Amino acid sequence: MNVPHSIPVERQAFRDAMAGLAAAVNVITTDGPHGRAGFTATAVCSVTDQPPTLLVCINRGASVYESFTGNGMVCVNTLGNGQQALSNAFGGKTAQEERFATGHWSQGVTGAPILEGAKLSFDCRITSSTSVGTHDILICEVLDIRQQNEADVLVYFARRYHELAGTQASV
Ligand SMILES: NC(=O)C1=CN([C@@H]2O[C@H](COP(=O)(O)OP(=O)(O)OC[C@H]3O[C@@H](n4cnc5c(N)ncnc54)[C@H](O)[C@@H]3O)[C@@H](O)[C@H]2O)C=CC1
Ligand SMILES: Cc1cc2nc3c(=O)[nH]c(=O)nc-3n(C[C@H](O)[C@H](O)[C@H](O)COP(=O)(O)O)c2cc1C
Repeated sequence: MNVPHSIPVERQAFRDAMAGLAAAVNVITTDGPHGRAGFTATAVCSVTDQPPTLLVCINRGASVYESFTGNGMVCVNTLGNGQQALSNAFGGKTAQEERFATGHWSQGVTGAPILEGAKLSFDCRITSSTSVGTHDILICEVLDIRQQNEADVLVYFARRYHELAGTQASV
């Protein structure tokens, strides 16, 4: 059987294509012996509901990388309307103190910062990780969930933020 030659996909072509996927915007936080830290991530996905598990992709070159892998605990805070400033602050190049000053925080079972007013917060333990290219895929077991069913949703699509009305069935 003839297999057509594949043409290598350039990095920019991949990014341009990925800009066509809509994604929820999340501020991922951690705290513990390796310090409090947080970053913005759209590369977050449900893996399985038994046990309830998310994945989070983190660039190994990010300044926050050692804090996350060292602490082994994360909170995935999904943003709602009006929280673009948080996404920008946690999106890189700013000091951690400056990032956390843009929000109000509490702590749950893992000790990772929970964002007051987030649409959803998943308090998680990192159970394993896999390196792929520049990133690590963190496998995160969900230990607790906080949610505001009526809150609106912030979506990142075509390199900018969009707002969606967010009513959903309760779980
Ligand atoms: N998965 C990631 O690491 C992501 C990183 N970013 C960061 O935010 C910056 C701004 O992003 P955009 O305004 O969307 O413009 P962009 O043109 O840099 O990226 C377009 C899309 O490509 C994907 N992407 C970007 N950088 C990536 C990376 N290093 N690894 C895997 N996928 C990646 C994302 O889906 C992103 O929305 C990026 O340059 C990047 O530094 C943004 C989204 C995802
Ligand atoms: C909208 C948006 C989505 C992002 N998604 C991811 C992601 O899924 N994974 C990731 O490693 N970095 C992502 N980033 C980049 C990180 O937030 C950024 O690299 C991180 O804050 C670390 O930056 P620092 O090295 O300056 O601390 C995203 C940035 C933005 C603005």
